[in-house]
Amino acid sequence: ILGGRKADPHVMPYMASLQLDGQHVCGGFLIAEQWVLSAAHCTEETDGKIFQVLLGAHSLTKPEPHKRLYRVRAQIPHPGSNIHNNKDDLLLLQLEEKAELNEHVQVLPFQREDRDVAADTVCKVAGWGTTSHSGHRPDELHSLERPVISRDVCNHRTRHDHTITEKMMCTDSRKKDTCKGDSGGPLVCNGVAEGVVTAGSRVCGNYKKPAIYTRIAPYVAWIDSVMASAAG
Ligand SMILES: NCc1cccc(NC(=O)c2cccc3[nH]c(C(N)=O)cc23)c1
Repeated sequence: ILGGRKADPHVMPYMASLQLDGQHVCGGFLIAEQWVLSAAHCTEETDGKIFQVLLGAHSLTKPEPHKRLYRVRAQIPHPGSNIHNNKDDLLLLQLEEKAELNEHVQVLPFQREDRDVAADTVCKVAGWGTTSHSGHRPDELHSLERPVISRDVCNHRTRHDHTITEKMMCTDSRKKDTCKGDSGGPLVCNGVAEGVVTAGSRVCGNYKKPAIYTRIAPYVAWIDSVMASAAG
C-alpha cells in the first residue's frame, strides 16, 4: 500500500496473508470459516508450492493473540485465469480446517448483487504490500481509502485503454495506491467486499494507471459452487 497508513490493529479481522516459507506473498480475505478468496496471479512464480494462510495478524512477525497459520487443503484458481491478462483473476483457498473465529478472525461478506459501485464511492483497501517505490515491505498491515472511478474514465485511451471489462472496477491511483504484495486483498465499500486487488499493469502510484480490482458479484455462482462441491 503506497501512501496509506498503518491500520489500527485487528479492525480488519478478515484479512489474510498468503505465505510461502514464512514470507508474505499476497493478500486474501476470509469469505467463510474454511475459505479464503485471493487472486490467481498470486500463484505465479510459486513453482506449484501450496500457500499457508496467516489469519488474525496485524504484525507479520510479532507474537499476537489469535494469530494463527493455517495449512491449505486446496488452491482453486478460476478456470478463466491466465498469465497473459487480468481476466478472472480469482483464487479460492480451502483451509485444512475451519478457522477459529474470534474478535481478530472474522468472515467478510461479499457483494452478491451484480451492480457497479457508483463512481466517487470511497472504499477501503488493505495489505502488507510494499509501502514505497523502493519496495519497502512493512511488518504491519496498512490500509488506504480510495474513491472508485468510472469504468469509462478507467478505460480511457490514456489510462487502461479499453481493457477494463464489466467484471472489473477501478480506483484512483494518484500517489495513494495498491502495490506489489497487495494483490488478492479485498476492496471494501460500505462494509462489503466488492473487489479483489489485481496487479494489472503492476505499476503503483501513477494516476495514469488506476488500480484494478476483479469485481466479486459476477463470480458468485463460481464461488458458491466451489465451496459447495468441496464441503464436508
Ligand atoms: N497499483 C496496482 C497494483 C496492485 C497490486 C500489485 C501491483 N504491482 C505488482 O504486483 C508488482 C509491481 C512491481 C513489480 C512486480 N513484480 C511482480 C511479480 N509478480 O513478479 C509483481 C509486481 C500493482
